[in-house]
Amino acid sequence: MAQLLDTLIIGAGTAGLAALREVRKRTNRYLIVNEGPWGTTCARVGCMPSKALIEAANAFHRRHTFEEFGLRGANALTADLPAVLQRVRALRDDFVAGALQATSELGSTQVSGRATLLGPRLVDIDGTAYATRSIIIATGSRPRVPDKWLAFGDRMLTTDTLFEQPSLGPRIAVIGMGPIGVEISQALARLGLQVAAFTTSHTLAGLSDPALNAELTALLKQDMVLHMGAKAQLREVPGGIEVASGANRVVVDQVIAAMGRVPNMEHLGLETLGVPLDQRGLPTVDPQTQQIGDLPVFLAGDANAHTPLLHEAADEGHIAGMNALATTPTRFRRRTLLSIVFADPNVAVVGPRVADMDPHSTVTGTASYATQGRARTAQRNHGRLCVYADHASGRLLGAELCTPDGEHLAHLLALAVQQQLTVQDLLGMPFYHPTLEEGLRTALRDAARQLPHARASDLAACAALGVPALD
Ligand SMILES: Cc1cc2nc3c(=O)[nH]c(=O)nc-3n(C[C@H](O)[C@H](O)[C@H](O)COP(=O)(O)OP(=O)(O)OC[C@H]3O[C@@H](n4cnc5c(N)ncnc54)[C@H](O)[C@@H]3O)c2cc1C
Ligand SMILES: NC(=O)c1ccc[n+]([C@@H]2O[C@H](COP(=O)([O-])OP(=O)(O)OC[C@H]3O[C@@H](n4cnc5c(N)ncnc54)[C@H](O)[C@@H]3O)[C@@H](O)[C@H]2O)c1
Repeated sequence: MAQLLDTLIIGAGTAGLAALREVRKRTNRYLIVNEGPWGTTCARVGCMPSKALIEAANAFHRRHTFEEFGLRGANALTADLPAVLQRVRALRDDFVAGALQATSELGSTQVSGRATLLGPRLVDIDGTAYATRSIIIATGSRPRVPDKWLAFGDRMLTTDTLFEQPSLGPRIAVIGMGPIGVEISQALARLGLQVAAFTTSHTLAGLSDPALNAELTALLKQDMVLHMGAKAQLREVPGGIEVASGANRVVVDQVIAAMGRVPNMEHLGLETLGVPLDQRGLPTVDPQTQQIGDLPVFLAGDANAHTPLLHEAADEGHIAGMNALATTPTRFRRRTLLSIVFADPNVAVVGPRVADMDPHSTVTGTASYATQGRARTAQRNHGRLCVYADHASGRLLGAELCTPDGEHLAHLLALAVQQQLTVQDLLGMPFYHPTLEEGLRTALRDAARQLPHARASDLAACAALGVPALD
């Protein structure tokens, strides 16, 4: 058995590397182990290649507005799919190289291999046992694909394999319309593929506001065939794979499974920790400390299935890295929830979902972007923004939106929610003209009209100067 370690990090993704940064500040008696390729899910097969694909798709899609702008010749443009995918891989390689720098000079403190827990202070890596004072588990997640669908071989794609394809289609089915399904199906449709999308859910991209869902559904149907509310079934037929969902049938060349992601937990030996595991095989993890019970074991990132987003994985890695080496774990207040889906228009949820708010004490302010001035000048006038405020205090509780440049509006709204600002506070801020932010002001004014004690004017009232002649 090797020397006693202070901590052993399992998984070199975003969460594991964030933990590593904290650990290296505190000790050199650590080990980081990773199974499979290094370079992080985000850079290799996640956030970055998907966004590179989306940018190409939306650049090409803009040609549909050219005639309206008075710009001629758009019909001559074509999408060279192999070249588009080649660019995605080239950019991806750059991002992966960046991620690899984090571990490039670690020497013997980094190993490749599969880690399995033998107990709360003992880890096996491919036959070698390591004793350690603490363990950080950051093993990430992988795409969920029903076992029997694997029989379709290389025609059954996930985001792990999609970006490696030399070309695609022409007929594609996307199963599942959460964030991944919505982003990928719209991008591929806009690049000229025939896309049919299926989802058991009645909501899209994580939205819970029914009005917004209806608008996003209608917008996505302009790009693709979309069937919602029934399970997709696959079978081999002459000429391709038939996807059936309720009464709907379509035959395609390839299927992309975007049906959610499963935490990488099997074979990890969590049962050796002696704590209860839920149906998914996951222990309870404290989101303020990332600790499992009172064990010296911490679980961070997608692996704990709390909030599988990049910035949350990074935060959880930092928390786990600090706490794994502390005598008493520090409890951290977590940031306001923020999720952005890079559809066009962007989709975002800020704070708790409206479906989880009390309808009796919540006021909704809304604004359509169909008529919004700046959006009209850009031929991007689609979507809607909803803000939710507490009726009694006027405090902004959250927002759901589907608007042009919604990624930026969502950050502004997250800032306001985290700072506990009221609708009136926000209306006291400057709104430049003409901007997409003016749509946010419209939604805030709509909310203000429904609040008790709303002022007649947006301008903040001046505090008294204490000079009778001037006050
Ligand atoms: C297509 C796609 C698009 C996305 N887009 C966005 C986005 O736009 N914005 C956003 O916020 N999030 C996005 N995400 C989510 C984001 O990528 C993840 O939340 C984040 O990458 C999770 O990081 P992680 O460190 O938990 O896991 P990972 O980066 O997956 O790292 C886990 C590592 O652990 C290794 N491992 C597993 N088991 C073992 C073991 N037993 N022993 C040793 N090593 C092991 C794995 O091989 C892997 O290298 C996207 C995800 C996908 C798939
Ligand atoms: N932009 C972003 O922030 C971003 C982008 C991509 C992924 N992510 C993260 O990755 C996670 C996983 O995303 P996801 O979209 O794969 O999962 P998801 O769980 O959000 O959505 C999966 C969808 O698949 C549907 N589904 C499941 N089985 C089905 C079947 N047999 N037939 C038809 N539909 C079926 C479900 O109804 C669900 O709507 C997200 O929770 C998110 O945190 C974030």
